[in-house]
Amino acid sequence: EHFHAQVRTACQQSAGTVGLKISKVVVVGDLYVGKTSLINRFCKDNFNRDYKATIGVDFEIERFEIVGIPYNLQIWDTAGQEKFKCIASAYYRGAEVIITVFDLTDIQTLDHTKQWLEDALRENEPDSSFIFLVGTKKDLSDAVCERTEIDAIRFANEMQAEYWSVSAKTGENVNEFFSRVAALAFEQSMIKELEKTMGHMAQIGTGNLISMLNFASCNTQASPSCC
Ligand SMILES: Nc1nc2c(ncn2[C@@H]2O[C@H](COP(=O)(O)OP(=O)(O)OP(=O)(O)O)[C@@H](O)[C@H]2O)c(=O)[nH]1
Repeated sequence: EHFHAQVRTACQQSAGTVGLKISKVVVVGDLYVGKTSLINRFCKDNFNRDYKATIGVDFEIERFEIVGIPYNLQIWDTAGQEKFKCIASAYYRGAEVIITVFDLTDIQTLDHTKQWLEDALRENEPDSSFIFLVGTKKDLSDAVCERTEIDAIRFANEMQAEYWSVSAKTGENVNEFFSRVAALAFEQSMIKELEKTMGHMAQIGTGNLISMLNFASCNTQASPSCC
């Protein structure tokens, strides 16, 4: 309890110092894989069966409260169409989280995730972004080849990414997925801020800091407060 309270106070002081913390999340992947639908299910709790291509980029802000600290995710939805790629890639820089999306019913879109990820990583400092690999359209399970998921998990391991399968149509796993994204991004941003602003805590070492924050985030659900 005392330990948790100390971490909480340190985090609040740190958050107070830097003001409201915002993490940048970039969502990439082929056209039609369901990037916009995934974001809309999470931020607006709706689903549209009609396809409307994203032109360039779009973004949503989602507010969270973690260990009593207001925290925002800025979620960038990029266009999958080739002709918009150069516009979209201008927004990759500074991504704390990269979400690489493929369609579980179309293995080709999984093959293309490697390139999407390489393009996004190239614009960011090495090891500065969390990577997620997300298979969409889980509700169409009859059309999902078992091999696709096996390949996806293997690829995620290779890329040190976390793998999730979701359905924007039914909402399955969507809130759970974004809560995980928020918790990891928050933890990362707090570690950075604590390292910067609290010199004395650096003495206990980053490893200890990570376990303390793991403790904090395990004990507190990252819950979206509004859209
Ligand atoms: N059945 C099902 N259909 C989905 C799901 N997610 C998206 N779709 C459909 O897939 C199509 C493409 O979805 P979008 O979200 O527009 O795809 P996108 O990746 O944003 O496409 P671009 O903007 O062109 O890059 C739409 O017709 C959606 O209704 C899902 O979970 N299940």
